[in-house]
Amino acid sequence: MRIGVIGGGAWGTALAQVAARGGQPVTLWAREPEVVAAINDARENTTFLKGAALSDSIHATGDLADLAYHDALLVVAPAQHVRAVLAAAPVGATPLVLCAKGIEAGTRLLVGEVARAVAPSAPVAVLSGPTFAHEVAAGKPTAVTLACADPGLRDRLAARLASPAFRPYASDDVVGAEIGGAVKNVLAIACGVVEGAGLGQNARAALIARGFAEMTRFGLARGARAETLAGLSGLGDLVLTCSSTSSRNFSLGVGLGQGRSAAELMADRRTVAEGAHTAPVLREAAAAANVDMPVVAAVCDLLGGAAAAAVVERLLARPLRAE
Ligand SMILES: NC(=O)c1ccc[n+]([C@@H]2O[C@H](COP(=O)([O-])OP(=O)(O)OC[C@H]3O[C@@H](n4cnc5c(N)ncnc54)[C@H](O)[C@@H]3O)[C@@H](O)[C@H]2O)c1
Ligand SMILES: O=P(O)(O)OC[C@H](O)CO
Repeated sequence: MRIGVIGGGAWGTALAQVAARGGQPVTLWAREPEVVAAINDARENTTFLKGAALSDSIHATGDLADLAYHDALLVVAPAQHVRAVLAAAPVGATPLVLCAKGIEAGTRLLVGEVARAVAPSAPVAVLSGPTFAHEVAAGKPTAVTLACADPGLRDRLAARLASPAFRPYASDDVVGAEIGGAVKNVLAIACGVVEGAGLGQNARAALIARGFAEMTRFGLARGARAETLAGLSGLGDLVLTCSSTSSRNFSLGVGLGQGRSAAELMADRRTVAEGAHTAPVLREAAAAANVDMPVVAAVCDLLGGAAAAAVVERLLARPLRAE
């Protein structure tokens, strides 16, 4: 299976390294000429994944046309850019493995729904789970959900990407795998706020559990299965991202909790904190589905400039209710 990767950020680069195992050729499209040059000349993505030595069998390109005639394309552009990049790529009926975590602003579509709109002939799969790119690139043990409605395609992709350190678990719940990854980014911002404001470990654990309840309510309303949300792509990723400053979303929340503004924290950054883009559209989607998501609403308020103390006070003052 000849693999192409769309997106030369940290995760696209780490996944190219996974796919290049054993010297298999991989084409990696990156938007930035300096990323293409650094990978081809120095075998390192010094912009987005500094310190990871990359396989000689990864060929980086700045030309999307070079992704033609591949057997599967891993789509690893940030969620808000997937539509534009896919529209310009030679997709046709090539299977797409969606690896971005988010919901498209304006349309409220999951990335898989965007892919189906742009490339209706392409079968889709979703790869998602607790996966810090730098750990995957370093060959540390990692497990992911690989969801696809077609079991034959899913098994071929799993066999192609699996290694002793990278273990895909099969699912047919594409929507569930996507919702976990999109929602956990927003909840990670909330957990970062708890850290930044010094609210303690009890509060963080409470947020993870109550955030997971929100993820589950929203997921079930959108047709996801509860066991998918409780798996690697949901709860697994939620726990990872809510626990570490390696997470860009968690780190953004830490800054907000310390009283800095979202605008200041997001200015000039080249890396993506997907939760900041997903939060407002998730709040809209939850309202449209009549799903209560108070933690997500609180994150929206914080991103909009509300003071952390006031937002926390409002959350805690909600009427008591059954768990
Ligand atoms: N980094 C991780 O550990 C990790 C792990 C799993 C999933 N993801 C997901 O992968 C996706 C990509 O994140 P990343 O961490 O690789 O990115 P990154 O933060 O390392 O890099 C930013 C990326 O955004 C791209 N970009 C910026 N503006 C763009 C535009 N106008 N059009 C197209 N692309 C543009 C850049 O080219 C670059 O590839 C996100 O949805 C993220 O949630 C990341
Ligand atoms: O750095 P984050 O917050 O985008 O998280 C990266 C991955 O999604 C973790 O699974």
